[in-house]
Amino acid sequence: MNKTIVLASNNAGKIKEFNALLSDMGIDVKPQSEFNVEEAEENGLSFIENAILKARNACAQTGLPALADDSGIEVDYLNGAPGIYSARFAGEHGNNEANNTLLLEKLDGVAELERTARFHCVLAYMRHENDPTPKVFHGVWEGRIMTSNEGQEGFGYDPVFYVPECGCSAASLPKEVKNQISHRAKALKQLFAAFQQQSSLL
Ligand SMILES: O=P(O)(O)OP(=O)(O)OP(=O)(O)OC[C@H]1O[C@@H](n2cnc3c(O)ncnc32)[C@H](O)[C@@H]1O
Ligand SMILES: [Mg+2]
Repeated sequence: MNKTIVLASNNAGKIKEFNALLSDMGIDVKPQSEFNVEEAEENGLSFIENAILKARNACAQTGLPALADDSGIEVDYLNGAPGIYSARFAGEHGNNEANNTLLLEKLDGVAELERTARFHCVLAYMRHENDPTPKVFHGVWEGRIMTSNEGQEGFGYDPVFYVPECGCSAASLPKEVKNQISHRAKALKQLFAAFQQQSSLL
């Protein structure tokens, strides 16, 4: 595959994970910052709508196919919050430390069994701005919210997300491990399978 795909994200943590995963698949992706793409307004009401808005915006501004990721964490005790508002849970967009502190505060004293949560990653791939059939893939990673921050790897909510299959926080996992089992890894595996089945997508 030698066609360039624009990665419609400005999140450095996501971009690193995409680069690791997609280069393994032989796909050449370039972040939208390389094309000076102006950020899309994320005013959808679901991960799916926001992912499509971001992909369409990047296609429109570059004339290239684009892949967008809209993701976040759903906490059962908070009736699904922060959900699609994960990046700005504590007010300021992308303030991971404040988001994690607020989440720990909101779950203060809540028993382990009630701390269940999951990461969602929705990927939208569009061949061009007017693509009538965006390809959408969804990966989920089940876990629960820790009682304090743990670990230095990853980004975002990783220090407060306990991964039962590993017995530690997502931020304690080596990146190669997170990139095998995460919500993003699961969605990307689906994308890759679709590319293999349908070469006209690229
Ligand atoms: O929209 P782009 O430019 O891609 O960047 P963003 O940070 O605004 O991304 P989202 O709108 O998709 O918001 C997702 C938020 O969910 C969190 N998140 C998503 N995936 C995560 C992961 O793998 N580990 C930890 N936190 C994650 C993180 O805080 C993100 O800021
Ligand atoms: Mg965003």
